[in-house]
Amino acid sequence: MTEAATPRLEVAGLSRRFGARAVVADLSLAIAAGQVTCLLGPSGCGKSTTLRIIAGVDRPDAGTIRIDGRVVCDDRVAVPPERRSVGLMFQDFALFPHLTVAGNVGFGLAGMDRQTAAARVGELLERVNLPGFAAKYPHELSGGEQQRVALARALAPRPRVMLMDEPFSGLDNRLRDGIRDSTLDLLKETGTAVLLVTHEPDEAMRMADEIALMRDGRIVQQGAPYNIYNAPADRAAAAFFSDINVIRGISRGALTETPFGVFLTPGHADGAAVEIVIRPQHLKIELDRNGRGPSPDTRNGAAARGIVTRARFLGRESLVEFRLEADGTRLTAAVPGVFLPRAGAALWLMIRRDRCFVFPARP
Ligand SMILES: Nc1ncnc2c1ncn2[C@@H]1O[C@H](COP(=O)(O)OP(=O)(O)OP(=O)(O)O)[C@@H](O)[C@H]1O
Repeated sequence: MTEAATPRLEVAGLSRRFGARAVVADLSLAIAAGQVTCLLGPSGCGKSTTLRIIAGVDRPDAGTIRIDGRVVCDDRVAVPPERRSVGLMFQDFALFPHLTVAGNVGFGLAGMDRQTAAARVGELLERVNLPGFAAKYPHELSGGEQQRVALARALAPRPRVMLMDEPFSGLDNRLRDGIRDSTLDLLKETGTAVLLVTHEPDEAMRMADEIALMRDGRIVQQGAPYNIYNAPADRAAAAFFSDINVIRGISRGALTETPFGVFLTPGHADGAAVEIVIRPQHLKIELDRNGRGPSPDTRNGAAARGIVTRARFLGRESLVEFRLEADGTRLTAAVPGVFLPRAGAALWLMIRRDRCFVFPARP
Protein backbone atom coordinates (compact mmCIF):
# COMPACT_ATOMS: atom_id res chain seq x y z
CA MET A 1 0.00 0.00 0.00
CA THR A 2 1.37 3.45 -0.83
CA GLU A 3 1.86 6.15 1.80
CA ALA A 4 -1.02 8.22 0.44
CA ALA A 5 -3.42 5.28 0.53
CA THR A 6 -2.68 4.32 4.14
CA PRO A 7 -5.70 5.31 6.23
CA ARG A 8 -5.03 7.47 9.28
CA LEU A 9 -7.16 5.11 11.34
CA GLU A 10 -7.86 1.52 10.45
CA VAL A 11 -9.87 -0.82 12.62
CA ALA A 12 -10.31 -4.46 11.66
CA GLY A 13 -12.43 -7.16 13.27
CA LEU A 14 -12.89 -5.38 16.59
CA SER A 15 -14.92 -7.33 19.15
CA ARG A 16 -15.68 -6.76 22.81
CA ARG A 17 -17.87 -8.75 25.15
CA PHE A 18 -19.20 -7.82 28.55
CA GLY A 19 -20.23 -11.12 30.11
CA ALA A 20 -22.34 -12.98 27.57
CA ARG A 21 -23.15 -9.87 25.57
CA ALA A 22 -21.24 -8.94 22.40
CA VAL A 23 -21.23 -5.14 22.72
CA VAL A 24 -18.89 -4.69 19.74
CA ALA A 25 -19.03 -7.47 17.15
CA ASP A 26 -16.47 -7.77 14.34
CA LEU A 27 -16.39 -4.05 13.61
CA SER A 28 -14.14 -2.70 10.85
CA LEU A 29 -13.66 0.80 9.47
CA ALA A 30 -11.01 3.01 7.92
CA ILE A 31 -10.72 6.79 7.98
CA ALA A 32 -8.43 8.85 5.73
CA ALA A 33 -6.63 12.05 6.71
CA GLY A 34 -9.01 15.02 6.86
CA GLN A 35 -12.05 12.77 6.76
CA VAL A 36 -14.89 12.77 9.28
CA THR A 37 -16.71 9.52 9.92
CA CYS A 38 -19.73 9.55 12.20
CA LEU A 39 -20.53 6.43 14.16
CA LEU A 40 -24.29 6.76 14.36
CA GLY A 41 -26.66 4.53 16.25
CA PRO A 42 -29.22 4.25 19.04
CA SER A 43 -28.28 4.39 22.69
CA GLY A 44 -26.51 1.27 23.87
CA CYS A 45 -25.44 -0.05 20.46
CA GLY A 46 -21.75 0.05 21.41
CA LYS A 47 -20.53 3.38 20.01
CA SER A 48 -18.78 4.64 23.13
CA THR A 49 -17.22 1.25 23.80
CA THR A 50 -15.75 1.29 20.27
CA LEU A 51 -14.31 4.75 20.86
CA ARG A 52 -12.87 3.78 24.24
CA ILE A 53 -11.11 0.80 22.69
CA ILE A 54 -9.62 2.92 19.90
CA ALA A 55 -8.51 5.49 22.48
CA GLY A 56 -6.77 2.72 24.39
CA VAL A 57 -8.68 3.02 27.67
CA ASP A 58 -10.36 -0.34 27.10
CA ARG A 59 -9.03 -3.49 25.41
CA PRO A 60 -10.84 -5.54 22.77
CA ASP A 61 -11.25 -9.31 22.89
CA ALA A 62 -10.20 -9.43 19.25
CA GLY A 63 -9.24 -7.05 16.46
CA THR A 64 -6.46 -4.81 15.22
CA ILE A 65 -6.16 -1.03 15.35
CA ARG A 66 -3.65 0.79 13.16
CA ILE A 67 -2.83 4.49 13.18
CA ASP A 68 -0.98 5.63 10.06
CA GLY A 69 -0.23 1.98 9.37
CA ARG A 70 1.33 1.31 12.78
CA VAL A 71 -0.34 -1.32 14.95
CA VAL A 72 -1.35 0.26 18.24
CA CYS A 73 -3.53 -2.61 19.38
CA ASP A 74 -3.86 -6.29 18.55
CA ASP A 75 -3.68 -9.50 20.56
CA ARG A 76 -0.04 -8.81 21.43
CA VAL A 77 0.38 -5.03 21.25
CA ALA A 78 -1.36 -2.41 23.43
CA VAL A 79 0.17 1.04 23.01
CA PRO A 80 -0.93 3.22 25.97
CA PRO A 81 -3.46 5.97 25.19
CA GLU A 82 -1.00 8.87 25.49
CA ARG A 83 1.32 7.31 22.88
CA ARG A 84 -1.34 6.65 20.21
CA SER A 85 -1.44 10.20 18.80
CA VAL A 86 -5.13 10.33 19.50
CA GLY A 87 -7.03 13.42 20.63
CA LEU A 88 -10.13 12.99 22.74
CA MET A 89 -13.21 15.11 23.14
CA PHE A 90 -16.12 13.90 25.16
CA GLN A 91 -19.51 15.30 26.05
CA ASP A 92 -18.40 16.46 29.49
CA PHE A 93 -15.24 17.97 28.04
CA ALA A 94 -14.09 18.80 31.59
CA LEU A 95 -11.36 21.42 31.55
CA PHE A 96 -8.97 21.44 34.50
CA PRO A 97 -10.61 24.05 36.75
CA HIS A 98 -7.38 25.05 38.54
CA LEU A 99 -5.52 25.76 35.27
CA THR A 100 -5.91 28.84 33.10
CA VAL A 101 -7.07 28.55 29.50
CA ALA A 102 -3.41 28.60 28.40
CA GLY A 103 -2.57 25.94 31.00
CA ASN A 104 -5.41 23.76 29.73
CA VAL A 105 -4.49 24.11 26.05
CA GLY A 106 -0.80 23.52 26.77
CA PHE A 107 -1.44 20.52 28.99
CA GLY A 108 -0.46 17.92 26.40
CA LEU A 109 2.69 19.79 25.34
CA ALA A 110 4.83 18.81 28.32
CA GLY A 111 7.69 17.54 26.16
CA MET A 112 7.99 20.77 24.17
CA ASP A 113 10.26 23.70 25.08
CA ARG A 114 8.38 26.51 26.80
CA GLN A 115 8.66 29.05 24.00
CA THR A 116 7.46 26.67 21.28
CA ALA A 117 4.64 25.46 23.50
CA ALA A 118 3.54 29.04 24.27
CA ALA A 119 3.55 29.86 20.55
CA ARG A 120 1.46 26.77 19.81
CA VAL A 121 -1.05 27.69 22.53
CA GLY A 122 -1.32 31.25 21.16
CA GLU A 123 -1.83 29.97 17.62
CA LEU A 124 -4.60 27.61 18.69
CA LEU A 125 -6.41 30.23 20.78
CA GLU A 126 -6.38 32.49 17.71
CA ARG A 127 -7.68 29.66 15.60
CA VAL A 128 -10.61 28.87 17.89
CA ASN A 129 -11.35 32.57 18.07
CA LEU A 130 -10.39 33.07 21.70
CA PRO A 131 -7.42 35.43 21.57
CA GLY A 132 -7.00 37.29 24.84
CA PHE A 133 -8.51 34.39 26.84
CA ALA A 134 -5.17 32.82 27.85
CA ALA A 135 -5.18 34.03 31.47
CA LYS A 136 -8.86 33.36 32.16
CA TYR A 137 -10.08 30.37 34.18
CA PRO A 138 -12.68 27.86 32.94
CA HIS A 139 -15.41 29.09 35.31
CA GLU A 140 -15.17 32.53 33.67
CA LEU A 141 -16.14 31.09 30.26
CA SER A 142 -19.48 30.28 28.63
CA GLY A 143 -20.29 26.71 27.61
CA GLY A 144 -19.42 27.44 23.98
CA GLU A 145 -16.11 29.03 24.93
CA GLN A 146 -15.21 26.09 27.15
CA GLN A 147 -15.97 23.77 24.28
CA ARG A 148 -13.61 25.68 22.02
CA VAL A 149 -10.85 25.54 24.67
CA ALA A 150 -11.40 21.78 24.89
CA LEU A 151 -11.02 21.54 21.13
CA ALA A 152 -7.80 23.57 21.21
CA ARG A 153 -6.50 21.37 24.04
CA ALA A 154 -7.24 18.19 22.11
CA LEU A 155 -5.58 19.54 18.94
CA ALA A 156 -2.49 21.04 20.59
CA PRO A 157 -0.27 17.93 20.34
CA ARG A 158 -1.28 17.55 16.65
CA PRO A 159 -3.06 14.19 16.99
CA ARG A 160 -3.40 12.10 13.85
CA VAL A 161 -6.80 10.88 14.95
CA MET A 162 -9.50 12.72 16.84
CA LEU A 163 -12.12 10.74 18.75
CA MET A 164 -15.23 12.68 19.71
CA ASP A 165 -18.10 11.30 21.78
CA GLU A 166 -21.26 13.44 21.53
CA PRO A 167 -19.03 16.53 21.84
CA PHE A 168 -21.78 19.04 21.14
CA SER A 169 -24.64 17.62 23.16
CA GLY A 170 -23.94 19.79 26.22
CA LEU A 171 -24.38 23.00 24.21
CA ASP A 172 -27.63 24.83 23.78
CA ASN A 173 -29.32 24.62 20.40
CA ARG A 174 -28.56 28.13 19.20
CA LEU A 175 -24.82 27.74 19.80
CA ARG A 176 -24.53 24.23 18.50
CA ASP A 177 -24.72 24.72 14.75
CA GLY A 178 -22.09 27.47 14.67
CA ILE A 179 -19.69 25.55 16.88
CA ARG A 180 -20.18 22.36 14.88
CA ASP A 181 -19.31 24.18 11.67
CA SER A 182 -16.23 25.97 12.99
CA THR A 183 -15.01 22.75 14.63
CA LEU A 184 -15.43 20.94 11.35
CA ASP A 185 -13.48 23.61 9.45
CA LEU A 186 -10.62 23.41 11.90
CA LEU A 187 -10.47 19.61 11.88
CA LYS A 188 -10.45 19.54 8.07
CA GLU A 189 -7.68 22.10 7.98
CA THR A 190 -5.46 20.09 10.33
CA GLY A 191 -5.87 16.87 8.33
CA THR A 192 -6.88 14.90 11.41
CA ALA A 193 -8.98 11.79 10.84
CA VAL A 194 -12.10 12.17 12.94
CA LEU A 195 -14.34 9.49 14.41
CA LEU A 196 -17.36 11.19 15.91
CA VAL A 197 -19.96 9.32 17.91
CA THR A 198 -23.52 10.56 17.87
CA HIS A 199 -27.05 9.24 18.23
CA GLU A 200 -28.47 12.20 16.29
CA PRO A 201 -28.97 11.63 12.56
CA ASP A 202 -29.06 15.39 11.91
CA GLU A 203 -25.67 15.85 13.48
CA ALA A 204 -24.22 12.97 11.47
CA MET A 205 -25.71 14.29 8.21
CA ARG A 206 -24.26 17.71 8.94
CA MET A 207 -20.77 16.65 9.99
CA ALA A 208 -19.91 13.42 8.23
CA ASP A 209 -18.09 12.61 5.04
CA GLU A 210 -19.13 9.07 5.85
CA ILE A 211 -21.71 7.68 8.21
CA ALA A 212 -21.22 4.28 9.78
CA LEU A 213 -24.64 3.18 10.98
CA MET A 214 -24.29 0.93 14.00
CA ARG A 215 -26.76 -1.49 15.55
CA ASP A 216 -26.19 -4.17 18.20
CA GLY A 217 -22.42 -3.81 18.03
CA ARG A 218 -22.20 -4.06 14.25
CA ILE A 219 -21.94 -1.60 11.40
CA VAL A 220 -25.03 -2.27 9.31
CA GLN A 221 -24.31 0.29 6.61
CA GLN A 222 -21.51 2.68 5.77
CA GLY A 223 -21.37 5.42 3.16
CA ALA A 224 -21.83 9.08 2.31
CA PRO A 225 -24.82 10.68 4.09
CA TYR A 226 -26.63 11.14 0.78
CA ASN A 227 -26.31 7.46 -0.07
CA ILE A 228 -27.38 6.20 3.33
CA TYR A 229 -30.41 8.49 3.36
CA ASN A 230 -31.42 7.61 -0.19
CA ALA A 231 -30.55 3.92 -0.22
CA PRO A 232 -31.01 2.60 3.31
CA ALA A 233 -29.96 -1.01 3.84
CA ASP A 234 -33.12 -2.00 5.66
CA ARG A 235 -36.31 -0.65 7.17
CA ALA A 236 -34.65 0.26 10.48
CA ALA A 237 -31.92 2.19 8.64
CA ALA A 238 -34.61 4.13 6.76
CA ALA A 239 -36.53 4.78 9.98
CA PHE A 240 -33.45 6.08 11.77
CA PHE A 241 -33.35 9.24 9.63
CA SER A 242 -37.03 10.21 9.49
CA ASP A 243 -40.51 8.99 10.14
CA ILE A 244 -41.49 6.48 7.50
CA ASN A 245 -44.66 5.17 5.89
CA VAL A 246 -45.00 1.46 5.31
CA ILE A 247 -47.24 -0.11 2.68
CA ARG A 248 -47.55 -3.88 2.94
CA GLY A 249 -48.12 -6.39 0.19
CA ILE A 250 -47.33 -9.87 -1.12
CA SER A 251 -44.86 -10.32 -3.96
CA ARG A 252 -46.13 -12.56 -6.78
CA GLY A 253 -44.07 -13.08 -9.89
CA ALA A 254 -41.82 -10.15 -8.84
CA LEU A 255 -44.86 -7.81 -8.68
CA THR A 256 -46.71 -6.50 -5.65
CA GLU A 257 -50.22 -5.05 -5.83
CA THR A 258 -50.98 -2.06 -3.62
CA PRO A 259 -53.59 0.72 -3.53
CA PHE A 260 -50.98 2.74 -5.47
CA GLY A 261 -50.85 0.26 -8.32
CA VAL A 262 -48.37 -2.50 -9.02
CA PHE A 263 -44.79 -2.29 -7.78
CA LEU A 264 -41.84 -4.15 -9.21
CA THR A 265 -40.43 -6.28 -6.40
CA PRO A 266 -37.69 -8.34 -8.01
CA GLY A 267 -35.64 -10.58 -5.75
CA HIS A 268 -38.58 -11.36 -3.45
CA ALA A 269 -39.86 -14.94 -3.51
CA ASP A 270 -43.36 -15.75 -4.69
CA GLY A 271 -45.74 -15.28 -1.78
CA ALA A 272 -43.18 -13.32 0.29
CA ALA A 273 -44.52 -10.43 2.35
CA VAL A 274 -42.82 -7.15 1.41
CA GLU A 275 -42.83 -3.67 2.89
CA ILE A 276 -42.70 -0.63 0.65
CA VAL A 277 -41.23 2.26 2.61
CA ILE A 278 -41.65 5.93 1.72
CA ARG A 279 -40.68 9.05 3.67
CA PRO A 280 -43.50 11.52 4.51
CA GLN A 281 -41.99 14.27 2.31
CA HIS A 282 -42.19 12.00 -0.73
CA LEU A 283 -45.90 11.37 -0.45
CA LYS A 284 -47.63 13.72 -2.89
CA ILE A 285 -51.09 15.12 -2.23
CA GLU A 286 -53.46 15.87 -5.11
CA LEU A 287 -56.88 17.48 -4.92
CA ASP A 288 -60.03 15.44 -5.34
CA ARG A 289 -61.66 16.56 -8.59
CA ASN A 290 -65.25 15.40 -8.27
CA GLY A 291 -64.16 12.01 -7.04
CA ARG A 292 -61.67 11.49 -9.84
CA GLY A 293 -57.98 11.44 -9.04
CA PRO A 294 -55.03 12.22 -11.24
CA SER A 295 -54.27 9.74 -14.01
CA PRO A 296 -51.65 7.07 -13.36
CA ASP A 297 -48.16 7.68 -14.77
CA THR A 298 -44.92 5.76 -14.79
CA ARG A 299 -43.15 8.09 -12.38
CA ASN A 300 -45.84 8.06 -9.67
CA GLY A 301 -47.93 4.96 -10.37
CA ALA A 302 -51.64 5.19 -9.58
CA ALA A 303 -53.25 7.57 -7.09
CA ALA A 304 -55.04 6.24 -4.01
CA ARG A 305 -57.77 8.10 -2.16
CA GLY A 306 -57.06 8.97 1.46
CA ILE A 307 -59.25 10.44 4.16
CA VAL A 308 -57.58 13.06 6.34
CA THR A 309 -57.53 11.98 9.98
CA ARG A 310 -55.41 14.84 11.39
CA ALA A 311 -53.40 17.82 10.16
CA ARG A 312 -50.82 19.77 12.17
CA PHE A 313 -48.61 22.77 11.43
CA LEU A 314 -45.07 22.33 12.74
CA GLY A 315 -43.42 25.62 11.72
CA ARG A 316 -41.58 24.82 8.53
CA GLU A 317 -43.97 22.14 7.34
CA SER A 318 -47.38 20.64 7.91
CA LEU A 319 -47.98 16.98 8.70
CA VAL A 320 -51.16 15.51 7.29
CA GLU A 321 -52.26 12.04 8.40
CA PHE A 322 -54.44 9.85 6.19
CA ARG A 323 -56.32 6.59 6.21
CA LEU A 324 -56.40 4.95 2.79
CA GLU A 325 -59.93 4.26 1.61
CA ALA A 326 -58.89 1.04 -0.12
CA ASP A 327 -57.45 -0.87 2.83
CA GLY A 328 -57.25 1.39 5.88
CA THR A 329 -53.43 1.82 5.71
CA ARG A 330 -52.36 4.83 7.73
CA LEU A 331 -49.96 7.24 6.01
CA THR A 332 -48.44 10.62 6.86
CA ALA A 333 -47.48 13.29 4.34
CA ALA A 334 -45.16 16.21 5.09
CA VAL A 335 -45.96 19.35 3.11
CA PRO A 336 -43.80 22.49 3.12
CA GLY A 337 -45.51 25.55 4.62
CA VAL A 338 -49.08 25.65 5.86
CA PHE A 339 -51.53 23.03 4.58
CA LEU A 340 -54.28 22.12 7.03
CA PRO A 341 -57.16 20.24 5.38
CA ARG A 342 -59.98 19.40 7.79
CA ALA A 343 -60.36 15.88 9.19
CA GLY A 344 -62.67 13.82 6.98
CA ALA A 345 -61.63 15.53 3.74
CA ALA A 346 -60.88 13.18 0.83
CA LEU A 347 -57.63 13.78 -1.07
CA TRP A 348 -55.61 11.76 -3.53
CA LEU A 349 -52.14 10.48 -2.70
CA MET A 350 -49.35 9.49 -5.05
CA ILE A 351 -45.92 8.16 -4.32
CA ARG A 352 -42.79 8.71 -6.37
CA ARG A 353 -41.64 5.26 -7.38
CA ASP A 354 -37.97 6.27 -7.33
CA ARG A 355 -38.32 7.37 -3.69
CA CYS A 356 -39.61 4.03 -2.42
CA PHE A 357 -37.58 1.33 -0.77
CA VAL A 358 -38.75 -2.27 -0.89
CA PHE A 359 -37.71 -4.58 1.97
CA PRO A 360 -38.72 -8.06 3.06
CA ALA A 361 -41.44 -7.71 5.73
CA ARG A 362 -40.16 -7.94 9.26
CA PRO A 363 -41.11 -11.21 10.93
N1 LIG B 1 -17.71 -1.82 31.51
C1 LIG B 1 -18.88 -2.35 31.15
N2 LIG B 1 -19.35 -3.46 31.74
C2 LIG B 1 -20.53 -4.01 31.37
N3 LIG B 1 -21.32 -3.52 30.41
C3 LIG B 1 -20.91 -2.42 29.77
C4 LIG B 1 -19.67 -1.75 30.09
N4 LIG B 1 -19.53 -0.69 29.29
C5 LIG B 1 -20.64 -0.67 28.49
N5 LIG B 1 -21.45 -1.69 28.79
C6 LIG B 1 -22.73 -2.00 28.11
O1 LIG B 1 -22.49 -2.09 26.73
C7 LIG B 1 -23.56 -1.53 25.99
C8 LIG B 1 -23.03 -0.50 25.00
O2 LIG B 1 -22.54 0.63 25.69
P1 LIG B 1 -21.97 1.90 24.93
O3 LIG B 1 -21.72 2.95 25.97
O4 LIG B 1 -20.84 1.50 24.10
O5 LIG B 1 -23.21 2.30 24.02
P2 LIG B 1 -23.46 3.62 23.19
O6 LIG B 1 -23.89 3.18 21.85
O7 LIG B 1 -22.30 4.53 23.29
O8 LIG B 1 -24.69 4.24 23.95
P3 LIG B 1 -24.92 5.73 24.47
O9 LIG B 1 -25.19 6.55 23.25
O10 LIG B 1 -26.12 5.57 25.35
O11 LIG B 1 -23.68 6.10 25.21
C9 LIG B 1 -24.51 -0.95 27.01
O12 LIG B 1 -25.58 -1.84 27.17
C10 LIG B 1 -23.70 -0.85 28.27
O13 LIG B 1 -24.52 -1.01 29.41
